[in-house]
Amino acid sequence: MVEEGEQSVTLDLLREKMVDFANERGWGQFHSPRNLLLAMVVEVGELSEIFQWKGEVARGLPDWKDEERIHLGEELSDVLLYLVQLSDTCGIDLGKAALRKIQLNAQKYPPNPCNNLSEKTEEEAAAARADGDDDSAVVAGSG
Ligand SMILES: Nc1ccn([C@H]2C[C@H](O)[C@@H](COP(=O)(O)OP(=O)(O)OP(=O)(O)O)O2)c(=O)n1
Repeated sequence: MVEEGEQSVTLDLLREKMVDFANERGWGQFHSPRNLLLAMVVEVGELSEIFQWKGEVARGLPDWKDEERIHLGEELSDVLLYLVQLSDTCGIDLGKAALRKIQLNAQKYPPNPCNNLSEKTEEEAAAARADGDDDSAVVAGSG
């Protein structure tokens, strides 16, 4: 038998666990799309609160304490778990929808082989920005 901690996490596993969680408590009746959307937005607010007033934080959060990281993981999970439930109650297969959207994004924003930031290190990217070679405007222009 696969132990809980060894299970690979899929959106479908999370969906099934949240269906069981709601059914065991008789909460399915309250989990309408609108209620789940509002609950998710509240959790996005709680997630935002963690970053509020901190200023910009470095990638990987190197200066954060363990308890801050744990709290962040909890709030990220709350958003994900409500999103999974919202998608389910709307009859949307979130995994399939997300894969399709990644394809659409790639068509809309074709890769530029001359300007592949993903192959640059953070330092090289920072140096390029300092030289005025900043392609963040391209990303910022997306809607
Ligand atoms: N009707 C509910 C209530 C809770 N949950 C689940 C989804 C979230 O993962 C978590 C949210 O629980 P809380 O509303 O207690 O929110 P927090 O865990 O953020 O607690 P708090 O707001 O006290 O920080 O529980 C759920 O699916 N359906």
